[in-house]
Amino acid sequence: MADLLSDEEIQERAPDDWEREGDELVRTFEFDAYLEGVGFAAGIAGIAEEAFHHPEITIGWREVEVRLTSHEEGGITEKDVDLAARFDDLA
Ligand SMILES: C[C@H](O)[C@H](O)[C@H]1CNC2=NC(N)=NC(=O)C2=N1
Repeated sequence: MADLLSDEEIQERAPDDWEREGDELVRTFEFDAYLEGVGFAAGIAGIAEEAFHHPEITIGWREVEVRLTSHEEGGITEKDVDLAARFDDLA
C-alpha cells in the first residue's frame, strides 16, 4: 500500500492543470471533437490498466473529466500524481 500524501505534498506534486477536490485529483481535458475525447479516454484507460490503478473517466461533448484517487488507501497517493502526469503527456 502506498502512503497517503500530505496536503503540502499534494500541492507540490500534483501537476499544474489538476485540481484537488477532497480525496481526488481532477482535470477536465478539452478536445475539438467528441471522438478525440473518446480516443484519449481509451488511451488513459490503457495506461491505467498497465499501472493497475484506475481513474474515474467521464466522457462528455468534446471533453473528458478524469478523477484520480487511491481507493484502498482512502486518499491521494503517489500513484495518483504519477498517473496524472502520464495522462497529461498523452493529451
Ligand atoms: C483490489 C483493488 O481493487 C486493486 O488492487 C486496485 C484496482 N485499481 C485501483 N484503482 C484505484 N484508483 N484505487 C485502488 O485502490 C485500486 N485498487
